[in-house]
Amino acid sequence: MGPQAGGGEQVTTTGATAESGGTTALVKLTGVSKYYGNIRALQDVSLEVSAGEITCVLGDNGAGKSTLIKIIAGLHRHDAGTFEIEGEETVLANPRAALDHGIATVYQDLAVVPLMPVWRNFFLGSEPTKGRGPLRRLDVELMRRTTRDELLRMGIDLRDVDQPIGTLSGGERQCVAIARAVHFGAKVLVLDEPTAALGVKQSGVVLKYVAAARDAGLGVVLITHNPHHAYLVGDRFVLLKRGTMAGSHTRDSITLDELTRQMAGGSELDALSHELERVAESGSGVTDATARGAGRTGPAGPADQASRTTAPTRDDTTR
Ligand SMILES: Nc1ncnc2c1ncn2[C@@H]1O[C@H](COP(=O)(O)OP(=O)(O)OP(=O)(O)O)[C@@H](O)[C@H]1O
Repeated sequence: MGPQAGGGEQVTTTGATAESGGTTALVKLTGVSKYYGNIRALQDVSLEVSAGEITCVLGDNGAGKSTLIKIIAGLHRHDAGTFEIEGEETVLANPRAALDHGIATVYQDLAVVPLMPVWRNFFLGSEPTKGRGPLRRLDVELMRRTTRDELLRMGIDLRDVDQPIGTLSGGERQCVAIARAVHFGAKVLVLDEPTAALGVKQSGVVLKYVAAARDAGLGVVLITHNPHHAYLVGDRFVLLKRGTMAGSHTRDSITLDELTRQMAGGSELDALSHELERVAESGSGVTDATARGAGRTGPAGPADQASRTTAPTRDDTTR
């Protein structure tokens, strides 16, 4: 069910077609749809990300965020619409093809080997060697040194790159994954809810490195359900709802309050709130306290979760 069909919700697009300094987008999706059998996971979704920019994709559960990531990462093919990489229409055959185009995806579970040292995980699958023939062996010193240097370059000062990566905090592991993608030459970094499992402080740290990747010239696609986190670092915002686009905005065309409101369901939430107030007034089965509580804050959902997150303002942690 599209936004129009779903209770009169309007798709809002503000400033979203603005050219980013006249440069070609690194990744551009136009009118992309994806079906799983007869389940429509995405319909007519468009977004772009350019070098030195963060495009945030916001959506509640089932909105289609993972499906969108899988298309950009080469795991799934889109059924309709176009996918351009640096202006060339492309169909990615597999995740390797995405990597070859400079698209690196950091998934929530990170796919690390917990008992291996940080440096070993940093180079997993791309280990440098030294020596020839029977004397060929892993260049451990180079890996240790490079890992330490690359992390420092991103401003990450780990006590010891020899410690098992499983002993790092969730936030530190995300930071290592971001630094790794930057080191291996990613042009586009796709981050799958990097702050979802983190507390306020660690989320701030991770967002700082997301901004560092943007400042290093990468195009970043940040998937999140938290508008506060998105607004701290985002340049563009694409809102997904049940597989369709509920909004597309540039940073200068939307406030945090409006983004939060749209993410929470906007007019749907207002309508529900009024309905609950009416039920409370007529005293039919809902206690006054319940109705007043629901009327005040709306049902538990992303806005509710977000309102409990008091992240610092963008100016505090980034740029
Ligand atoms: N492999 C699949 N087969 C069938 N339906 C699927 C498949 N993957 C996703 N879907 C459906 O497609 C829709 C979008 O799912 P998707 O996982 O992309 O959403 P999401 O925004 O990532 O949600 P969440 O935040 O809960 O992970 C949902 O209705 C989901 O049930």
